[in-house]
Amino acid sequence: MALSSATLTALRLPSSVLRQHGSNLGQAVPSRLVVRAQAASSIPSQGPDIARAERVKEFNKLLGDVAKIAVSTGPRGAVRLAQGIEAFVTVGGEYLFQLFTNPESATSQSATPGLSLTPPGPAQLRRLFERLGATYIKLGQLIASAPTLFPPEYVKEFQSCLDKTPPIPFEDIKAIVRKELGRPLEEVYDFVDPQPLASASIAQVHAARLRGSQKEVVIKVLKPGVEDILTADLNFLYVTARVLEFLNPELARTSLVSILGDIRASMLEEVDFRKEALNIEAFRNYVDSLGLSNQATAPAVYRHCSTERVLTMERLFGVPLTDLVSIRSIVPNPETTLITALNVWFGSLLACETFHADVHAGNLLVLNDGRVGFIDFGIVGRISPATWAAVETFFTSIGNGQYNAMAAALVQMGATDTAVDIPSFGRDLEKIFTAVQDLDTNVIISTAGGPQNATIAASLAVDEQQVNNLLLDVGSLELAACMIVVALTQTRLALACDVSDTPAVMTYLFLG
Ligand SMILES: Nc1ncnc2c1ncn2[C@@H]1O[C@H](COP(=O)(O)OP(=O)(O)OP(=O)(O)O)[C@@H](O)[C@H]1O
Repeated sequence: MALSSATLTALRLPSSVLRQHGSNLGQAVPSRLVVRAQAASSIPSQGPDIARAERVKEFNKLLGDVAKIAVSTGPRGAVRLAQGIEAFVTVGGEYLFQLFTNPESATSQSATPGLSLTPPGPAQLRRLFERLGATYIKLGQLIASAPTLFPPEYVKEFQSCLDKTPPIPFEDIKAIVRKELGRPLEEVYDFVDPQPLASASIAQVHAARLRGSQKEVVIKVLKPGVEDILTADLNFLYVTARVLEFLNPELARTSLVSILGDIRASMLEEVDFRKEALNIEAFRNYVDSLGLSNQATAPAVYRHCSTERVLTMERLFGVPLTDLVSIRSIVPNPETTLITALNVWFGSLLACETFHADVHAGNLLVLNDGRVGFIDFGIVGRISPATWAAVETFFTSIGNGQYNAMAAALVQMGATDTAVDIPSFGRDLEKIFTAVQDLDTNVIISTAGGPQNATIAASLAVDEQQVNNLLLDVGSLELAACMIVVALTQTRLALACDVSDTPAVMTYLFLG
């Protein structure tokens, strides 16, 4: 079975990945794939005084930024620290309690019981994440959605983070909705199910019926305190990365600070449902205007009962992409549905100003009528028109083998962070592409998780020896850089392209 080229492309979209790894390209191969090192050699070396002055300037900037972030975090930082300690103490206490009451469950089956203590396992970690709240539940979702990256017992345990975290009492939800809409619930809804449909990382979702039109809807309510948790956690992570990068400037090559900076900005946007409403509507327009509404959809938004913290939208009936058994009862060929989902999503990259950047399996539904339902447009990405123009040039250049044009397009996409010699970059690309053409691959569609809770994965297997040879052939070119270039080609090399790995891919994308 062959995946369509659009799917392959969708699985690993290049531009922002390139940007994230641009420095690697240059740093790894000064004389080949380019870039930073070449430019560095053209810069006259700085004297020690200038270098010291630069460090002092950087330090002052760091101090200023940390102070600003500390002020914006405010008392939330202290509260969050207390919550963190409480979570550790509680979950640690449960573990110790289990250890004393049922020592066998906490010790490994060694000859000397008690001496080799089994460390806290996936269940404890999952409970800790749930107690720590939104930021960590997001991390849990990443683990749950990436069976090729994490051990199966963790992937299985963290499945519940996809939409089953401890719920907020219905009375609290009612109070929030009443306050947000400025009128009693009964005036807006005929019925609201007190039992939540889902309690996820940032929101709790209740099924409801609209007064008057009798439309079946869901009410997505922002959980109280989520903004504070995200602000405090993400600020902390960002400051930590900034300090680490200052102490060890080599870390700048990992782009950690910019990745965390972008994650912080995107996740803080997620807590404003007015933005999510706009994103959903843009996606619906795209689907309608391209005549794709028989293949995919997103829920209609009911503006008159939606605010910053409450989103009322059409209820989509179907099963999440995590539930392979149920999917099979709806569509005969889940792989085709999966490919449709990826193609529609990929089309939105081209057609919409923003694109869904949180496409984990829990956010894709197979609807009862066989269409794909996209939900949760809180985290979106943007790709600038200039970058898209470069992507187009890039793909055209693959078709006609214009490696210099390809090199220029990569530079335009931000693969390099300074001027580079396009013809020599082009020659290096030609060499890699030629090697990639010779790889043998097999497409594998597989599932992970239990029968009730499986994730579909599409991957391409490659001959390891051939990949090794390819990597050796391109000298010291780093794996990431190689993956990126290869991903761009739509050719046959794929390294762990797993639909359930999409959050990782998206992470790169929405940073782009
Ligand atoms: N329009 C809808 N129709 C049916 N069910 C929905 C709809 N919107 C949300 N849900 C259900 O509620 C769950 C949580 O919704 P959503 O993913 O939007 O919340 P979230 O807190 O942003 O979640 P996440 O933790 O994935 O970021 C979904 O997984 C789905 O089960």
